[in-house]
Amino acid sequence: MEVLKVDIHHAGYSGRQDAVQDIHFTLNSGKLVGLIGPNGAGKSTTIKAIINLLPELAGNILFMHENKTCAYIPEQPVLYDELTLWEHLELSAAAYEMDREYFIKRSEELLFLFHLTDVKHHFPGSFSKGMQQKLMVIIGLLIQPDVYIIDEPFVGLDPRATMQFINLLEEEKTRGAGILISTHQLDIAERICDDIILIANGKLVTQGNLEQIREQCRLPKASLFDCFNSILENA
Ligand SMILES: Nc1ncnc2c1ncn2[C@@H]1O[C@H](COP(=O)(O)OP(=O)(O)OP(=O)(O)O)[C@@H](O)[C@H]1O
Repeated sequence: MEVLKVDIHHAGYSGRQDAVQDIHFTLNSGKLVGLIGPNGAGKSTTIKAIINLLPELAGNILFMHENKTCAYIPEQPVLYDELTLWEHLELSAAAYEMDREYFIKRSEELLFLFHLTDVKHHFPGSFSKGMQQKLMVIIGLLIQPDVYIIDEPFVGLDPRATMQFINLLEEEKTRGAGILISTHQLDIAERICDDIILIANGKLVTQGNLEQIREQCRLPKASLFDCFNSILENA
């Protein structure tokens, strides 16, 4: 079942309206799609276009069903200095009208899994970058939305937190969430993505599952890393 349909003719910034062009894809329930591409390719711009954060957008972004929830986990943590970790979670729970008992159960579980229980009443301003990133991830996972849009989530996460996050994303897929993730971690993308979208120079270069991308490169057993470099060399 389609949960998100992206049809971007062009999108960008004032003075740079066409930072990305002709990006068309759909995201299905229970699927994880990876957005990959070199630095400056247009991954974050595509994500910002989807969540309506850009001054310039020609095209259509369609969340397929009314009342569906969406969580955006940005590349840079966005946190309030005057709220503790726990108060951040309470704020999100209130915004999404979560059941109080379920909120407490899910929050405690997530804090335990990400090793943040001991600092739940601390202010995130005193956290390391990785701890702040974990808090952003927890806020997204807390509300269990229908659609996740996640910009470069693995940078700053330690291997243990990365593994927990991957496991929780698998659970969310099984629950039926559609997940879009931009990342440079091609080894992780290869492991977790059902489909991959490669963007270069603001344009969609290829999309498909790893098998299809390997076929396109004529590299039958290659890693996503090797396919990525091969496609970009020949583009
Ligand atoms: N605020 C902005 N104003 C003008 N141009 C911008 C702005 N942000 C990004 N761009 C331009 O848009 C293009 C795409 O940038 P974007 O941040 O989407 O790339 P990316 O694929 O996410 O890169 P990275 O992997 O380095 O994060 C680049 O040419 C960049 O210079």
